[in-house]
Amino acid sequence: MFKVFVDGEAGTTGLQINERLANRDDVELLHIDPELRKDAKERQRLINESDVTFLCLPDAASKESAELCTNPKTKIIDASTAHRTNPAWAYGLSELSPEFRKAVETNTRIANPGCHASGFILGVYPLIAAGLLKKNADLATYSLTGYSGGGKKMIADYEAEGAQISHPGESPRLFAPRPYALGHHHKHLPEMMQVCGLEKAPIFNPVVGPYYKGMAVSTALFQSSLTKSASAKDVQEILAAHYANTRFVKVLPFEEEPTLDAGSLNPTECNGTNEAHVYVFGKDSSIQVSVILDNLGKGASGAAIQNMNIALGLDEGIGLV
Ligand SMILES: NC(=O)C1=CN([C@@H]2O[C@H](COP(=O)(O)OP(=O)(O)OC[C@H]3O[C@@H](n4cnc5c(N)ncnc54)[C@H](OP(=O)(O)O)[C@@H]3O)[C@@H](O)[C@H]2O)C=CC1
Ligand SMILES: CC(=O)N[C@@H](CCC(=O)OP(=O)(O)O)C(=O)O
Repeated sequence: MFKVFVDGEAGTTGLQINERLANRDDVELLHIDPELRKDAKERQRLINESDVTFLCLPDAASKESAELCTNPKTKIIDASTAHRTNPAWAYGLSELSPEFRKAVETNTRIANPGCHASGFILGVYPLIAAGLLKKNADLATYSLTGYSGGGKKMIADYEAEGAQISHPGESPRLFAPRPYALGHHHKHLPEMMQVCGLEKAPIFNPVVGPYYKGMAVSTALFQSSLTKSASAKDVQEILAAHYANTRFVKVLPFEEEPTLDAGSLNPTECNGTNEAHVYVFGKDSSIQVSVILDNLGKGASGAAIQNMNIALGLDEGIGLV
């Protein structure tokens, strides 16, 4: 029986991890008294009693919690941005390569990837690894996400009465999808660049929409960013070969005239699963890679559980669909 503590169990990500683990008979969940959830001493006790602690906290609190751990056997899986580019921590996207997987298997410190970053990296990393995409590529990426990505505060904002309802002649603040991070320094850019080995940050436009969860991360690949001329079909073949033996990353067949449901990409098609679907679109010299995932699944709690399973030497898919 593995003892598991979720630091931040009342938050959006923490709640989901707890829910996913509640029915497992190989896991004993350690719960904190809600009154003491910000008490460093009590958190320290539970962290050091656990085999695995998930940190589902703001960055500063995650750093503090990681420092409270003195038990050399406790494995920490951090859902926040705090340790994702720290070389002492494994980056928990094991599908990228055997080296990434090994790091999750062996390291007691695992950083769970950001949701937008997961979509971007899953599409871009294999193309760099294959030598097709230049490390100094000029990339432009937009990512459509549901509002749960913004945590409790954004969820409350979107779910406030009337916030999403539109009447003729009125424009409620949150009715239409909204591009954000317009200062071009989104918190996921450092991990996107470091993990892929990119020399330049992509121009990254996240867009939050008036729906709960699900995301589509789309990157434009210009021929000038490639080491040799390639078609969208060539790119699809590289990605399909890269992820052929993975459980949760599915590369869809290339279609010149995509026959998508309702004629468009559905950011919610992976909702409730730990899957990521990778699509490649394009005509003549234009190429677009789009990755769909549940921002609360493969983008957060699903990936966190998958990383725990791998780190404990279990089947990576236990408790996940
Ligand atoms: N939502 C998402 O899609 C994703 C979020 N993440 C990351 O996971 C982490 C948690 O995010 P999310 O679940 O959305 O956030 P929420 O805002 O939903 O929850 C955060 C929780 O942490 C608690 N908390 C805050 N400060 C402290 C502290 N000092 N000590 C102990 N507990 C504290 C909060 O308690 P209280 O409410 O009482 O303040 C709250 O319960 C963040 O780093 C976020 O960036 C990662 C992937 C996806
Ligand atoms: C809609 C929204 O605000 N989304 C968040 C990303 C949520 C997430 O996954 O980021 P972390 O894992 O790094 O917390 C954002 O863009 O900042």
